[in-house]
Amino acid sequence: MLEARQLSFHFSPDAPLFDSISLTLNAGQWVGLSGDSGAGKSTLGKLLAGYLAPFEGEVSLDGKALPKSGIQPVQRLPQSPELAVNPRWRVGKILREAWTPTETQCQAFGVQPSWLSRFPQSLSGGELQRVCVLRALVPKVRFLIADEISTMLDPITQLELWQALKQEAEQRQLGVLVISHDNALLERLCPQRLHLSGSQLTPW
Ligand SMILES: Nc1ncnc2c1ncn2[C@@H]1O[C@H](COP(=O)(O)OP(=O)(O)OP(=O)(O)O)[C@@H](O)[C@H]1O
Repeated sequence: MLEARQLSFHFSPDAPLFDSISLTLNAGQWVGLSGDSGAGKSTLGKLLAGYLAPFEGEVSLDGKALPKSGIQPVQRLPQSPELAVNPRWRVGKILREAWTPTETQCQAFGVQPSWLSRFPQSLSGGELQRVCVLRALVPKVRFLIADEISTMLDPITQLELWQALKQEAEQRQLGVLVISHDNALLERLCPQRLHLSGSQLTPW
């Protein structure tokens, strides 16, 4: 279980972003997170994945602090994949940075063999996003923080990406936090949904 307990966080002391918010994500559970622009959804995702530390409260995985090094069991998938890759590496090296997906997995995520010898700048944002999502599914991953990952995809590719991710998550009992402005998408994917507003997290 990934648990955030009574997190408080701010970038400026005059403007608290969260005030003692808590949330849990169980193995295999899909939770949707919505909220106005600037409410702090991405920041909460970064806290849950250990990219940022809360001022108060704690994030734990099965009762223990997140590991400080090595392959992270909570993987954050950001909206802009180009910021998450080494531009000097070819796509094949990027994809296989921590593990080697099977051909079937590449097909399921629509990752074409011809992309692997190219540099990431030559892929479209949506193509690179699919590479990055598959890259994150390392055998040790337990939870995914998917932060607006399908915004740049056309509707059919979006559907294919979520179907592939659903299948992997079901097989491996991954818990997934889906951050999105698209309420219809959240309703379709996530039986539980939370809304972040005014420093508080509420179910909707
Ligand atoms: N490193 C930073 N330094 C200062 N302020 C920051 C920093 N990162 C984010 N912020 C501010 O914190 C607030 C929350 O940002 P965050 O990206 O978490 O919001 P969000 O809900 O994900 O927004 P959006 O839906 O627009 O992506 C914003 O007002 C943002 O400007």
